[in-house]
Amino acid sequence: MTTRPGPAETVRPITPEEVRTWSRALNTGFVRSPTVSDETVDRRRAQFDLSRVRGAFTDTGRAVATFRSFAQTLTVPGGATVPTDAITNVTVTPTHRRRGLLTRMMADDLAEAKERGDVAATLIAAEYPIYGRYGFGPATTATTWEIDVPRTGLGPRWSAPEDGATIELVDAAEYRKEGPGLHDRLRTRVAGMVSREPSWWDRDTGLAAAPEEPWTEPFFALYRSARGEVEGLLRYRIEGKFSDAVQPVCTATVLDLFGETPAAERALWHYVCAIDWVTVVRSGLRAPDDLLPDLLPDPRAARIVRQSDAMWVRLLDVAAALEARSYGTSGALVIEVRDEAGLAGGRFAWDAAPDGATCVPSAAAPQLTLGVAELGALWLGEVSAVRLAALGRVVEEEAGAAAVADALLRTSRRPWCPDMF
Ligand SMILES: CC(=O)SCCNC(=O)CCNC(=O)[C@H](O)C(C)(C)COP(=O)(O)OP(=O)(O)OC[C@H]1O[C@@H](n2cnc3c(N)ncnc32)[C@H](O)[C@@H]1OP(=O)(O)O
Repeated sequence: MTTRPGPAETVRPITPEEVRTWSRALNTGFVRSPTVSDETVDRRRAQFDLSRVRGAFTDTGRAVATFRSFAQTLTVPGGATVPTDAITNVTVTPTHRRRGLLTRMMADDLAEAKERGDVAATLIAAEYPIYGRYGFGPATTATTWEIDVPRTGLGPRWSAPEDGATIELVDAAEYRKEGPGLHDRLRTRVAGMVSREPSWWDRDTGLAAAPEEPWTEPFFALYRSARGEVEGLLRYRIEGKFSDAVQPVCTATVLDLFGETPAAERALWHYVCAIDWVTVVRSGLRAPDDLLPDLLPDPRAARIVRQSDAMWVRLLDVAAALEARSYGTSGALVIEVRDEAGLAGGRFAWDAAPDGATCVPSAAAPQLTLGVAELGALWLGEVSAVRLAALGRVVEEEAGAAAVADALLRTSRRPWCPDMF
């Protein structure tokens, strides 16, 4: 990462008085109307950790760049969670772009995250080419299916799970009460899922509505097992429409669908496909190996309408990252990790087994050389080291080293990050 001589603007954490100009700059960068309500300003002052909200300011005090990070935990294969630095709200006003402002804000934030002991930084990239230069690699993929409901082969008379479980429509308050607990139980079992701040649930349930972003109530449903325990949740919208032939042709868009058990997950998909008038279901952001489309009697009724990189990871502590996750087999490699920013690189002896792993600095000859961004992409099991070697992004110093890395890193399910944070 190179830091060019900066422009005249100062880059620093913001003060409470600067939340309004910062928010106007944020809207400008995201090409939204700059208008910010008093409610939004007050809420941000109360909720944000302002020491982690950065801006670039002109000499008249106007914000022309924004950047925010917050504390997050990320689940790695095996179910351990590690502290991560979640980065969001990154913008530079069009009049000040390509002068190094993002580079300066990123360098400050990553240095502080490293100092704090965060194992990695995470973000959702607006555009693919932005973040690789800062050591981020795409670590999860999100797939969206569109289901042609009449073709699924699902029983049209289905109205409830067969095993005594129930699905109940609830109001926002009940969803707000039950959602975080269920999400915490699930996300600590699924690699790639991240913690959600309470404000996330407030926003989704209308408690944080602002005049510039009016909230309309979606549908909320809870799945309860036959024992009465909440084991699944669903949040969806329906766009109601009738065709010229006076047939209902409504699209249900799934905003959240979480099942703590496969039975809950399957039942919630069945439920949303069985709503009268709904002819199309859009799945929202799923892992590429989601139970969809194969839970449908005719999987061809679901087609992929969107598939792309989702969460990007920037490792800050290679040893802690590789020691935190689990491994299905045993193996050892000396890896050379290149990191231009000098935050996480080095040569490591990595020795992994199903009962634990060690990763320590080493002076031995490396068997595999790779950039910190590539290791970030490999870490959660999303991509193949052999494939990255074929792409020229990982260098095998010893024949077969990439296959050893693959055998260690492979997971039975792909990582999944459903959140656009
Ligand atoms: C996690 C999130 O919040 S994702 C949201 C990201 N924000 C947006 O997409 C909003 C619209 N875009 C912007 O606000 C800005 O263009 C930003 C924030 C993406 C980039 O800010 P800038 O200050 O212009 O970036 P900066 O000058 O530090 O650029 C550093 C390098 O990245 C490159 N770069 C920056 N943005 C992009 C891009 N969108 N596409 C390709 N390259 C880019 C620059 O060309 C530069 O390369 P160089 O050093 O080889 O010349």
